[in-house]
Amino acid sequence: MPSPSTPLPPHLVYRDHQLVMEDVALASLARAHGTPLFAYSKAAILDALAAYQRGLAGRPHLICYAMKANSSLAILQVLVRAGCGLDIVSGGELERALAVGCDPERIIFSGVGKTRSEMRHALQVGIGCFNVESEAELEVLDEVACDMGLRAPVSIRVNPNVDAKTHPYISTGLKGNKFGIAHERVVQTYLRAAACKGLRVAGIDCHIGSQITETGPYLDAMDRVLELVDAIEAAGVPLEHIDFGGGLGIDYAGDTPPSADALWRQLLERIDARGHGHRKICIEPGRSLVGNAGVCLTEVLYLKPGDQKNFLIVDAAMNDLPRPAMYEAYHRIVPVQPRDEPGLVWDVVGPVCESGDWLGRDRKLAVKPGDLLAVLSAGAYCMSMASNYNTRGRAMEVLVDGDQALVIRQRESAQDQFRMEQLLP
Ligand SMILES: Cc1ncc(COP(=O)(O)O)c(C=O)c1O
Ligand SMILES: N[C@@H](CCCC[NH3+])C(=O)O
Repeated sequence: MPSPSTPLPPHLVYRDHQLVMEDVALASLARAHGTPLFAYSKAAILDALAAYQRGLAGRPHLICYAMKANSSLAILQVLVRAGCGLDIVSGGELERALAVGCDPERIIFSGVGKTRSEMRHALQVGIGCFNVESEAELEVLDEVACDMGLRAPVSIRVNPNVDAKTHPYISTGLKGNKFGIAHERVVQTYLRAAACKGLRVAGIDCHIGSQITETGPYLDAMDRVLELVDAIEAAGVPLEHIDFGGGLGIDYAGDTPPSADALWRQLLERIDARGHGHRKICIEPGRSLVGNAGVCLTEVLYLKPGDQKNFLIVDAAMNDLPRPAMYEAYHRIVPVQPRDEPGLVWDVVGPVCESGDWLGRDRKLAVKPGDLLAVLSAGAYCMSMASNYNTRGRAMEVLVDGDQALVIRQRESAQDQFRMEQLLP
C-alpha cells in the first residue's frame, strides 16, 4: 500500500501545504463549488493518450476511448479532439458520441446485449464496426441490416480463455465469462458471418478484462488472436483489423502496470514476428486514459472514534464512488491541506445507510471536521457508475486546464432527480 511519501498521480502536487492539480489549488475549487466534487486534469488525460499514440506510431491504428470509464461530455470532447474514436456499449453512449461530434466511422459498438433498435440507430448513422458477441446476435444484426438494405461491418469478439489475473468481476476473457465466442467456434462463426447478406466482415476483436497489470496475459491473448486470424483467413475470410480491446491497469495501491507505450512495443513485436505487421490495430482503452487524471474531493463531516474502529464520516459516499463497495477496491485518500499532527487510523465512510458504504479502511489521517480529503484515481468508473441511492444528487465535475477550472457538470438537485416521476392525482 502507498505511504504518504509515495509519489502522487500525474499533475497533482503539494505546493505550500496545499494539494494542487496542474495550477489550481483543490481547496479553492471545493470552497467555490462545494463537495463532493470530481476534478480532472486535462493534461493528465492527454499525457495518458500520448503514451498510446507513441506506442502505436507509424502503424495504421484507431484508439477508441471506452467511454464507460467516464462518459461526461467534456471528457469525451477532450479525447475526440485529440484524435480518439469512441467505444460504446449502448444506445445512450451512441447519443453521447454523436453529441460530441465523433465521426460515426470512428465508433465501435461493443457489448453482449445490443437491442434491435440500438442496432438500427447505429446502422443509420454509419458506425465503423459492431463487435458481435454471440451467434444469436450475429443473426439479429444480419436481419436488421438486411431490412435496412445495408451491410453491417462486424468483428467477432473472441474469448481467448486467458486469465487476465485481475478481480473476478472485471475479468472477461475466461471460458466461464459471458463475453465473446469460444475459441473453438470462431472459424465457423466467421464462415457464417461471411455468408450473410447483411454483414461485412471487418476484423476480429478481443478484450480480456480490466485493471490488468501484467504484460503476460496480453501476449498470450495476442498469440491466440493471431492463431485465429491465420485460421480464419485460411478458411477464406479476409480480415482488415485486429481490435485488441482495453484493460490496461493503473496505479491505485502501488500497482505497477506496464506503460501503454512499453506494452504496445512488445505487442507489436509479437504481431510483426508472426507476419501481421501490415494490419490496422484498434484498441479500446478506458481506465488507463482517465483513471489517474481524476480526484474526488470530499469534506469531513464527523469524527466518530470507537472501541473497535474509528469512523471518519465524509460527504462522499458509495453512490459517488462505488468501486470500494462493489469490488473492495482501494483508492488512496489524502488530505487537501495536510496538518502537522500524527493522526489516527480511520475507516473513511459515507452517509449512505449501508455498512458497505466505505471509501477506505484503516487509513492514517490527521483531520478535523470541515477538512477536505481527496480520493485519488477517481477519474474512471466512479462518476460513470454513480447512482442516486438515498436520493443523493450526483456530484459536480470540473475540468482543470493549467490555472483554469471549468465546470463540466452541475451538481444534481433533488428536483433533477424526480423530474421524470409522476405524483398521483
Ligand atoms: C469491450 C470492452 N472494451 C473496453 C473496455 C475498457 O476497459 P478498461 O477501462 O479496463 O480499459 C471494457 C471494459 O472492461 C470492455 O468491456
Ligand atoms: N467497473 C469496473 C471496470 C469494468 C470494466 C467494464 N468492462 C471497475 O470499476 O473497475
